[in-house]
Amino acid sequence: MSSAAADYALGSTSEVGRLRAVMLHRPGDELRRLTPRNNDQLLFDGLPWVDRAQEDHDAFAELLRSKGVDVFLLGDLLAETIEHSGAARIQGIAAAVSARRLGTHLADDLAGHLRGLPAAELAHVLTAGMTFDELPVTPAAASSSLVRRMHHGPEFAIEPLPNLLFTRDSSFWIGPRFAITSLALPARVRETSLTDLIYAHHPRFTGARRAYESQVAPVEGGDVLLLSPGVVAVGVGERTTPAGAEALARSLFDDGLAHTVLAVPIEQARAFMHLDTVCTMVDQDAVVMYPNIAESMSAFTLRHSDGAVSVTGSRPFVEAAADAMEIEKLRVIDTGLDPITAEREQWDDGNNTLALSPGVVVSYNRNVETNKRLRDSGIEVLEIEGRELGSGRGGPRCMSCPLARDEL
Ligand SMILES: NC(=[NH2+])NCCC[C@H](N)C(=O)O
Repeated sequence: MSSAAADYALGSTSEVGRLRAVMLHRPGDELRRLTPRNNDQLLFDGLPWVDRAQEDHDAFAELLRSKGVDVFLLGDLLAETIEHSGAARIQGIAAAVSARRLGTHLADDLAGHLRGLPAAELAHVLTAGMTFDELPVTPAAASSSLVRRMHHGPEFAIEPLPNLLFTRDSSFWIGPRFAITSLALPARVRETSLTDLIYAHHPRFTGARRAYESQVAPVEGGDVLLLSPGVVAVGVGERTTPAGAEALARSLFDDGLAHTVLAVPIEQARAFMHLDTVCTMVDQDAVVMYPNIAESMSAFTLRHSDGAVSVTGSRPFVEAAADAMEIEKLRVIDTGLDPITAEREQWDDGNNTLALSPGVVVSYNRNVETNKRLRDSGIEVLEIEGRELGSGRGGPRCMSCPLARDEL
């Protein structure tokens, strides 16, 4: 980090360079907000047992630490940011307290209350949200707010953010810069207000510069794969839109952070919400890919030369990628699974690996067959328990935002 103690620089130019620092989010009370009535809208397929999810997540963090990775927790960074910066406090509150939902009277009241909270408590509210029952009791507000009278107690005055767990999506690093994404779905939009605060105001990130400032259209980090220095693949489907992919590409070109961007169409379906649910890199020249689509995956190639952007294709993804990466062949680990096992393990994030270095990946233990084939292909697979983490549909890659990787 920029601090004297760390011997690495912030940033990343690949998916597989040795991982030095990562941001995770330890799941907290925001998961306790999930009910059978709101879980669909909040993008969970079930109700995780939160204590166990925390245990599983602690073990994930511990595994990374044992491999020499510095682990930073989003909740801690957020509390420290608010502690450190009055401006961050104000911005965080402004993004969370909606006059559209609460009316100006109650919104002003609540914002005033939040301004006075200790940093850790405010960070908790910003992540776990707040129900009407939990609103501060001020005599004036209770008697004079129609909004308070008419909302049911368990409804949310501030929505919780259970998908913060998936730190991959709300920001990513490319080269020496960080990008704040632009999340597509209402349940997740506010997440970036928190990552934005952290990078803008936490002393650890002082001096770090932004990529992709415009944020005009949806781009989510789970769709962004750094195939090799200068070459980026962007999934386009349920989350990242064509406009988002094009805006990101042009911005990366303008900033000299990429010379080629591959836009990869993916099916607009829950199971494939991001490119990293079907394809992740496991080595400098190798990917693990959902076999049922490996053949058909294609890409448009956007290139930047002499100040102009050209779009060509589409053509098979693996060919377009190999050309852009200037390698003979992009190896696709042949998991050789029958279509049903493949579909089951894709759903359970078998293809969503997090590389710690070339040829060493973290994966959920339940994806027995995929992990076996990875090992047969010479990949070292470090397994974690995903029982209570998986119902949000995200694996080790989704749950991690690399802050620093060594250059290849
Ligand atoms: N990079 C990823 N694949 N992230 C998974 C995100 C899962 C989350 N529940 C969502 O639907 O948004």
